[in-house]
Amino acid sequence: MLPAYVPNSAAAVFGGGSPIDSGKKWSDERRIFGDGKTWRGLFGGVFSGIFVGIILILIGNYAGIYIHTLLSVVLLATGALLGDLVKSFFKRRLNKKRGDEWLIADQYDLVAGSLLCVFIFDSGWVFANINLAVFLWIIIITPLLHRGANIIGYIIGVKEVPW
Ligand SMILES: CC(C)=CCC/C(C)=C/CC/C(C)=C/CC/C(C)=C/COC[C@@H](COP(=O)(O)O)OC/C=C(\C)CC/C=C(\C)CC/C=C(\C)CCC=C(C)C
Ligand SMILES: Nc1ccn([C@@H]2O[C@H](COP(=O)(O)OP(=O)(O)OP(=O)(O)O)[C@@H](O)[C@H]2O)c(=O)n1
Ligand SMILES: [Mg+2]
Repeated sequence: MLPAYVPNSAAAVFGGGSPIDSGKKWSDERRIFGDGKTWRGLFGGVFSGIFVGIILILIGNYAGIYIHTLLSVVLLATGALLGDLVKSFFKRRLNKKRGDEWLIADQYDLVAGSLLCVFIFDSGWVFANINLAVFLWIIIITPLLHRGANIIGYIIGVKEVPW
């Protein structure tokens, strides 16, 4: 899951500048995504996830462990941040402000986005690598890692809130 975990963290590091929605509002007069979703965060995040994924492929080739392909890495990294973007869209519709906590959605947006994205475009990869046990592990450890990463992100100053 590293190619899906790294993009969100990297987006917090590289983010800033022009928002993806260009400041535009939805029909409810609230922002489409909000200022927390920027082009720099999106591209910086996706490229960081792909970069880490390529390192995983190289290590795997060396160790004889073949899990990721360039396609799986690209889909996981892109899907993670698209999931994050879709979540922010619904957060704004629910009148939650940028950075407000939305339990469950904040933790699982990247899991849903990344796994859905590989499932749609490379379902063979999902069937070969994600069995029930792996899936349950992802569900259990993701919120714990997510909170840990966010606390670290808050301490080093790249997140405004520790969630
Ligand atoms: C390439 C660059 C610039 C950054 C990558 C940094 C990096 C090494 C990331 C590690 C990725 C990882 C294993 C993350 C774990 C889990 C996870 C689900 C992360 C999702 O994103 C969290 C992110 C923002 O989330 P949000 O968009 O939903 O709000 O958090 C931002 C945090 C940072 C940018 C700080 C960087 C984080 C680390 C160096 C810490 C990595 C943390 C762990 C491995 C977990 C520690 C866990 C416990 C329980 C102590
Ligand atoms: N596509 C993205 C995703 C994240 N970020 C950066 O990473 C930070 C943390 O991301 P996240 O917690 O997902 O955003 P929030 O600010 O909490 O916004 P929202 O309420 O919409 O989730 C954002 O504030 C923003 O600086 C970004 O620039 N572009
Ligand atoms: Mg947030």
